[in-house]
Amino acid sequence: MFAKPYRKLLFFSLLLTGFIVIASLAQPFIIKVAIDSYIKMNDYQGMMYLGIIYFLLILISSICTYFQNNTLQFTGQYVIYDFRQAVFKHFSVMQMDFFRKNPIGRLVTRITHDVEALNQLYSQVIVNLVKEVLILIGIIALMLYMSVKLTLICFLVIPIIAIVTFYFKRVLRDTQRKLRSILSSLLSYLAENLSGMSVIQLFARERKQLDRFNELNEEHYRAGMRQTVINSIFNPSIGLFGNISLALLVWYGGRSVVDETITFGTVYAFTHYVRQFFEPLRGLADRFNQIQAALASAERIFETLETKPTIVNPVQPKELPEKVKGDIVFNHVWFAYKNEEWVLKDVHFRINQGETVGIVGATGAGKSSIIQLINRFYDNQKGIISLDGINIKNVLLNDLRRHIGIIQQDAFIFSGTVFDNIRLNHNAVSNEEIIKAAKAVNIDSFFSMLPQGYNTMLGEEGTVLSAGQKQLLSFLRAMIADNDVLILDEATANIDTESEQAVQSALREMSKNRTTIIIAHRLSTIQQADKIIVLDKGRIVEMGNHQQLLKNQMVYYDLCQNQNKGKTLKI
Ligand SMILES: Nc1ncnc2c1ncn2[C@@H]1O[C@H](COP(=O)(O)OP(=O)(O)OP(=O)(O)O)[C@@H](O)[C@H]1O
Repeated sequence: MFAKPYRKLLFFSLLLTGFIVIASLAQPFIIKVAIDSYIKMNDYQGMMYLGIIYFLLILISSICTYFQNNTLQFTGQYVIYDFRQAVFKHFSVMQMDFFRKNPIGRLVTRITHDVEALNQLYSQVIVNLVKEVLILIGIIALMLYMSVKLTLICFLVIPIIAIVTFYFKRVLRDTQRKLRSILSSLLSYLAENLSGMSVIQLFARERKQLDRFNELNEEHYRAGMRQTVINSIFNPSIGLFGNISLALLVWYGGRSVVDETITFGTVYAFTHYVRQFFEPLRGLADRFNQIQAALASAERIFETLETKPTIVNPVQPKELPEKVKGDIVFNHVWFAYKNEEWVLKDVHFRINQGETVGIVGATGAGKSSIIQLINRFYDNQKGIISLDGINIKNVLLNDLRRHIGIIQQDAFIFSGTVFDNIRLNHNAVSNEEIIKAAKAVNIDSFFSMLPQGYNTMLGEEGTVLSAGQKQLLSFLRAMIADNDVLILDEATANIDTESEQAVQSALREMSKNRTTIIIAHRLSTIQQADKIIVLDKGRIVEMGNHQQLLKNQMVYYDLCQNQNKGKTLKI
């Protein structure tokens, strides 16, 4: 499917290749004719015509080469652009599970290295391959036409070259394969270590990590050196055989000229063709590796593109209204990330329009998994989840997600200003509206005190926000998006009391008349909630408001007691 748009360009390049090959093959032959037919006869006019033909050939060949180079470069750029676009677009519709299974380093390699290798295939390998084969065939045909004997003499060394080439290239191929595999490990290791650098430093593992890196780096170095050494032996040996061939030619050809069995022009043309012959031969041996590498990359890219997303839009989607009420029902939902290792077991609850619901439970109980399901980051295996009475699997993903706002524990910050980060893709929202929203929930001061206020650059090279500031920013994102359902994944990290209070009051403000789900780590956050769902090992073990649950003196009561050690619980 991808080759189609490039077919015309490729065909044009091949056409030009034909002209270039003919021109380069014809040049020595024209000189031969000049020597044998015109110089000998002192035919000035004939020589002039030949000179003009020679000049035109060089001119046409140069023009063709110019257009061919450009066409190939364009093709290459199209290939890179299209494939990068396609791969990135594909990544953006993949489910979260895909990113968990594929290390980031590997995915980055797809978009960079593999796409580059494909570019090589289209912009270099195919055309050069055709060119080299045509030149070889052309040379052999011309040589045979001029003198069969001389051709056979020149080609005495060909079988040896074939064996040497075959042997070297096999060794080289193995080395290159090893080199690629080490490079891939090196990249994955690098990506993992760079993102986990804080943990490495915290646990003083720098030495250990460095040792492993050195090991991989050294392996890569050794494989790279091996490749260089092999190449440095291979290339001169082919050159050597080329020269042997030339020596044979001078010896036998010279004698034949003296004997007048072969013309001087023929020997002259042969010396050119022999030299010309070994160039494409060397190139051809490389093509094999390039094709292999490109095919391996193409295979990886297509494999990636063919990996179908598992979370997909329904064939006949139902439309959610512009504004949903926010009734959420989990109807006997079972969910496992893997096989039948159930993380949620027969979870059954209803959240009514405008309610604030807290979800609590020990770590690993399945709280976050519930959120992943509401958003359809994952699909449940059994049971039905519905929003306003519509099964969420029957709704377009975008339609569903635009109604649900999530305030995450650790909001992801993109490179850009505070304004950009709050606005995200709601381009119609003005700066003034953002400031107004921040003022409405009393968190404006947190942003206006940054070095350039809301215009402060964040991200890789910008200011780093604190955990509290990030959460407040996440709040504003949700406010601007104005989703009908709000989910708060409460921060486990301790944010300072001032930010905490700001978060709490902002939350109270935002949850008014809006279905709100809070994953609570600090139980104090949800004391006022209409309903609290208590999860234990994936099952709902209790449900009710704070007072009712305390009275039950069961799991929730224990959780509260654990969190309030030393304090007396008010029932
Ligand atoms: N992406 C995932 N792939 C496989 N298993 C996962 C994944 N995410 C979570 N789990 C597993 O699912 C179970 C529930 O995890 P979940 O994150 O829902 O718990 P939680 O109650 O939110 O925990 P915490 O309070 O620590 O955030 C855990 O046993 C966890 O190991």
